[in-house]
Amino acid sequence: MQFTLEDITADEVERRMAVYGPLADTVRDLIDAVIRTEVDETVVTEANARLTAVVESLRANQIDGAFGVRHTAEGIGMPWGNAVIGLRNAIAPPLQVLKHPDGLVTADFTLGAAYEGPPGCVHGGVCAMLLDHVLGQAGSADDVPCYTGTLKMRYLRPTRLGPLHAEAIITEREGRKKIVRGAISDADGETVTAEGVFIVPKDWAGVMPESARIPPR
Ligand SMILES: CCCCCCCCCC(=O)SCCNC(=O)CCNC(=O)[C@H](O)C(C)(C)COP(=O)(O)OP(=O)(O)OC[C@H]1O[C@@H](n2cnc3c(N)ncnc32)[C@H](O)[C@@H]1OP(=O)(O)O
Repeated sequence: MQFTLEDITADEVERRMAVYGPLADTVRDLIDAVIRTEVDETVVTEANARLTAVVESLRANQIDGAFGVRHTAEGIGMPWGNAVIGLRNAIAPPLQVLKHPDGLVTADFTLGAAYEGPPGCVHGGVCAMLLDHVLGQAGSADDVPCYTGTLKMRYLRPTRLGPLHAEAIITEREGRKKIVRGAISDADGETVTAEGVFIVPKDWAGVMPESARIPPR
C-alpha cells in the first residue's frame, strides 16, 4: 500500500479539479436520474446507447487499476477515487470533511436516492462507510495516520435521506491505538453513533512520505 507522488503545481491540481469534478457531478446526477426516471422506455434504451458510447470514449485511454492516493510535493492530497470523498468518484457523495483546531472533524452533506436502504432512509452500510471515513480522518487529524481496526456502530433510529451532518474526534490514546468517537445527525439529533479503534501502522513513516502527511482537502 503506497501513496503516490504526482509532481504537479497547486494550479494544475485546481485545473484538473475543474475538469473532473463537473464530470463526476454529472455522473452522480445520472445515477439519481436512472433510479427516479419515469420516461418512456424507448428513451431509456436510447439513453443507454448514448451512455455506452460515452463510456467507450472515456476508456480510450485509462490507467490500470484504481486511482490510488496521490499527493503533490507540497502535500496537496488527491484521493480522487476514494469511495467517500473522491472528487472523481460519482459513488462518493462526496463528503467535504473539515478539520477544526480542537481535532474535531465535521462534514455536512446530503444523501439522495442512491443511498437508500429502508424506504426513504439511508442504508445502514452507507452510514457505516461514511462514519468509518469520518472517524478515520479524525483519527489522523493529528497528522499521524491510522487505519480502522475495529468499528462499532449503534443505530439509534432510522436516518432519513436528506441533509445530514457527521462529526468525530479522538477521545483516547493508548500506544499506537486511538479511540475515536463520532456520529451522524439530522435536524432532530443523532441517528447513528460510532466508536472505533484506529491503529497507527508500525511502519507508517515508511509507507507515507512526509509530503503526503497533510490530510487531503
Ligand atoms: C496511512 C493511512 C491513512 C489514511 C486514514 C484514512 C482511514 C480511512 C478508514 C479506512 O477505511 S482504513 C481501511 C480499513 N482498515 C484496514 O484495512 C486495516 C487492516 N488491518 C491492518 O492493517 C492491521 O491489522 C492493523 C494496522 C489495523 C493492526 O496491525 P498491527 O500489526 O499494527 O497490530 P498489532 O498486532 O501490532 O497490535 C497493536 C495493538 O492494536 C491492537 N489491535 C490490532 N488489531 C486490532 C483490531 N483490528 N481492532 C482493535 N485492536 C487491534 C492490538 O491488540 C494491540 O493492542 P495493545 O498494544 O494494547 O496490545
